[in-house]
Amino acid sequence: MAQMGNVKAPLPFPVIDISPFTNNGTAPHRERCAKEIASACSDHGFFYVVGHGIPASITDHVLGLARCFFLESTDDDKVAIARKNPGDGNGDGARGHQRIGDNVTGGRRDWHEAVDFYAEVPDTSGPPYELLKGPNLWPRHPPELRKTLEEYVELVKAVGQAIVKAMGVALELGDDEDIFVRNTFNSFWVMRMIGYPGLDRDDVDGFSCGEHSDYGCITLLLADSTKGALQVQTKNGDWVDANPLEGAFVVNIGDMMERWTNGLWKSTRHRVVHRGENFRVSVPFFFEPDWDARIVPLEKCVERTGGQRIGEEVVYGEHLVSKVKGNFY
Ligand SMILES: N=C(N)NCCCC[C@H](N)C(=O)O
Ligand SMILES: O=C(O)CCC(=O)C(=O)O
Ligand SMILES: [Fe+2]
Repeated sequence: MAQMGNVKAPLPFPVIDISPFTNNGTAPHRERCAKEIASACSDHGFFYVVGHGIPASITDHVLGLARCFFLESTDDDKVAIARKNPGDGNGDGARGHQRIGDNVTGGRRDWHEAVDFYAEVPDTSGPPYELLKGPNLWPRHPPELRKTLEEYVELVKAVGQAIVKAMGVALELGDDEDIFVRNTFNSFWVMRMIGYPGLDRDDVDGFSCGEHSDYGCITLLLADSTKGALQVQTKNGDWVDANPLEGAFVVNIGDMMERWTNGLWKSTRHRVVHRGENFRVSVPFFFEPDWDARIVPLEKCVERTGGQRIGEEVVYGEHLVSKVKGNFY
């Protein structure tokens, strides 16, 4: 008889080895990988990525430093990098630290604290900066956090580039195969460090992060080993746990990829419900289009989805601003 202890819950999404695209693989390997991406994207909008080449020593260090920031910084350390309210004359509105309850999703407060970093846009006008301009606000504690995370951004960006390259191949776009690569050369990426204390036991309908879709191309989620926190909505409306897989990123599709593919690939809705005793840490990296990228449904995808366009052109920066404006209490 099978022992209960050996029974592993099956993973809800395919595990895809991206190394043919990060490491210049052979044509057959690239083709097989692209096929796997095509089915994962049309069936789920979520998949696990292995073979990305970022060593566990680095991802563990990133998570460890994020945890250390949340749990060991003083209040003053956090206030020093607090997100400034746009329009208060004090500058930058979206970067920096957000306390528990500052974030809102679907009109309700989320139960997490976070620090948001964005690609830096050269802006010589000085403070006050517009909502998404200005410099990042880096924690002073722990001291090596900034350097480690800046190095991590370069590595994870390269993985993002490899995945969107594979996505263009997966869609068999012909001349447009590099459309996603071309529109992410200057990716206006976002990286969040998120800290989740467990929800209160009696807060039965609370959310650590409410149901939403992500905004851009793809999200590469790095999370600690906590299970049962990230939940993903399936095509029939059920919610499944997207538990972490050691050494893998959980990757999902954002709104711009849905627009490009005319809904062939959906930006799948997900949420976080963390009821455990432990403090959960995650560091999603949002690999997004260029700030001024114009996203238009691709002709080939329109044909494959019945010929009807689901939407017109979107400028990514405008989509992002409209979302971010509604994200704070
Ligand atoms: N760039 C992204 N996806 N950031 C995380 C978004 C979390 C949900 C957000 N409060 C909302 O209501 O959309
Ligand atoms: O922490 C997680 O597992 C996911 C967070 C998330 O969905 C987001 O920040 O967009
Ligand atoms: Fe998300």
